[in-house]
Amino acid sequence: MRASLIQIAVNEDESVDARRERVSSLVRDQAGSADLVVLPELWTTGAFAYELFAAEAEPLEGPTFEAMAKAARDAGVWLHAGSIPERDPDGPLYNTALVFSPEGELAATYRKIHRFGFDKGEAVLMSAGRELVTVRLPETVVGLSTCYDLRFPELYRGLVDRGAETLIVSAGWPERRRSHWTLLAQARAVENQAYVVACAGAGTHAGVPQAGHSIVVDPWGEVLAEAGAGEEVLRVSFDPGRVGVTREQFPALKDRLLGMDVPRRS
Ligand SMILES: NC(=O)CCC(=O)C(=O)O
Repeated sequence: MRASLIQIAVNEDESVDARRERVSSLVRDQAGSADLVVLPELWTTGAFAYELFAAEAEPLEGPTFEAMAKAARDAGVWLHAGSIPERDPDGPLYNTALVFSPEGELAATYRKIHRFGFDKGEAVLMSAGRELVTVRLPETVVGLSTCYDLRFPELYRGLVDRGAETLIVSAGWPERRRSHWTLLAQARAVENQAYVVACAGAGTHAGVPQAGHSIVVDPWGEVLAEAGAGEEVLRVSFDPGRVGVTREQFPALKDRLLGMDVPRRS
C-alpha cells in the first residue's frame, strides 16, 4: 500500500481559497504514486487560528468537500482530506474529518472527539464528536482520529475492537510538544499492533509554530518514514499484512483482561 502524507504549511498570506486550490493540485499530483493520501487537521484555517473557525466554518458539503471529492476522483486515490471547521445545520461547530473514495464519493466523516484547549480555544468553540469511525479500504481497515485524540489510548482500543489495522491521525501539532507527538505515535502503534499514519501541519498557525514531522510507524513500533519541519509530501509503502502477522506472532492483544469478559479466579 502506497501512502502520501501531504504536510501542508499554513501561511497567513495565502487566502483559504488559494490554499484549497493549491492543496487540490498537490492531491492530484499523487495520481499513480499513492493509494491513500492523508492531509492535516484544519488546514483551511490552521489548527490554532481560533478566531477563524466560525468565519471559515463550512456546511459538510461545502467548498472544501467539493474540492476534495474532485481531487480524490481526479487522482484516483483514497483521500483522508484532513478536517474542516464544520457548521452543523443546527448551529454547533465540529472539527470534522472527511474521507473520500477514489471515485470521489464520501466514504466517512469523523467529528473529533477530544477537543484541545482545556477551558479555551477549540475546547469551547467546537462541539465534541461522539462516534468512533473506521473505513474499510481494499487493503486495510483504517481507524480515524484527529490530533489531541492521540493522547487518549482508549479511543484507539475502541478502533481496534472495530477492526482497525491502520490508525490515521490528522493533526496540527505544535513544535513545543513535538517529542510527545513522536512518542505517542509509536506508543499507539506498539500497543495496538497497528500501523500509525500520522500527518501533521507545518508553518505557524496564529503564532503557534507547528511541528511538522509527519510520521508512519509499523505494528512493531519502527518508524518507516518521518518528515522534516516544513511543507513536504512524505511518501511511504507498507504491507498491511504485517498487522495480522505481528498480532499472531506476538499475541499481546489476546491477553487483554480489563474491559473484556474476564472469568474471575476467586
Ligand atoms: N490541535 C490539537 O488537537 C493540538 C493538540 C496538542 O497541542 C497536544 O495534544 O499537545
